[in-house]
Amino acid sequence: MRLPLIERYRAFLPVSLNTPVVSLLEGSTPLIPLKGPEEAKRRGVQIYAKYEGLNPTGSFKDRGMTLAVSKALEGGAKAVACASTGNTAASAAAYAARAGMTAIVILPAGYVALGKVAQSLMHGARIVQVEGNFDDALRLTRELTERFPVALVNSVNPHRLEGQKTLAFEVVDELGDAPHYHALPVGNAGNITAHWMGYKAYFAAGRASRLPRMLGFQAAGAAPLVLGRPVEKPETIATAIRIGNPASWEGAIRAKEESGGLIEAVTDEEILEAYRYLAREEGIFVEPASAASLAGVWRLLREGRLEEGTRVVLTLTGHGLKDPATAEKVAQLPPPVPATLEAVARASGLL
Ligand SMILES: Cc1ncc(COP(=O)(O)O)c(/C=C/C(=O)C(=O)O)c1O
Repeated sequence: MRLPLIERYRAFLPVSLNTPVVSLLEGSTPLIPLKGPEEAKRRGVQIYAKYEGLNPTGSFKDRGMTLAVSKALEGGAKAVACASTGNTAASAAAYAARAGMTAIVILPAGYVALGKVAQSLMHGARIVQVEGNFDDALRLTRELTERFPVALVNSVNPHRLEGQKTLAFEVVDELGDAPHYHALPVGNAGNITAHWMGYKAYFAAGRASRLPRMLGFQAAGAAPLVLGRPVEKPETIATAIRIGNPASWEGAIRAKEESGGLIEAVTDEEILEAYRYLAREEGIFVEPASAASLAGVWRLLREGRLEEGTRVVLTLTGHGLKDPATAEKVAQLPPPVPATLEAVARASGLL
């Protein structure tokens, strides 16, 4: 029987018996051993994919949202608000609906993938599209929640990171220890901060014998943590991480430095190569931002920068169905054929 995430890890979370548990049975996602790529097999590196696209709203955001919305409800809030590149909005809208609360989502107009907008619309969120980017949206959301009685549920809310750290717990529970490396995409940097919190908490509790090196990857056109300064106009096909000034900047740097890891940039081309590989060779459909984790690990393998015989976990952060437009760009739909066996056999490549 699947447990609500809060029940599964209650001992490690800031909840009490007074905390209502708002849940869609999130978490407990599959940790899928990859077959490749070739470069990994040659070096005896086993890569595992933590498929967060199989959470209730299709991204890792549900881990943080179950806790943030439960705590907001405990605090008497009637409404929650967030700025979002799409997945935080979709998750806030779903959990607010679950809790009977109002969700207000502030989105950068024109830069949110279709699937995520559909979710926010259907869950009944109040959607505000601002003429600006995510960073403008986050600034306005902070001002809104300071001025009005609405709970902020972006990852600046510590409850979000507390919920998201459970991914590290699940990895250790499943592998029997922490991996040598853990790779993930980095946008607003809440997730890399939360992963590191989780590994340190489990290590301190004696549940893991080691800590992984954290490998964060940003899109080359939206890589403030790599450049060391905010990016005024972030640009990338991976719209989920099209963020120029991460709210958890310090947390990301701490995760990198304390773990002896790194934060590097990958190009949109490298992201799309990994995006196609995961779907076509491994059967795992993710949205482009998620593929940045494999793109980065693939480059480290090619450069011989990962130790032989190690275990690497990738956090594949969102399901590919979130962004159907990019899928259609990458894999063109062939035109219709006449309804005859001859035409179908030819179009199938059998004739
Ligand atoms: C699929 C996917 N992959 C990676 C990230 C980056 O995580 P953070 O580094 O913790 O920001 C996001 C983030 C999305 C939002 O920030 C939002 O939805 O507003 C994402 O949706």
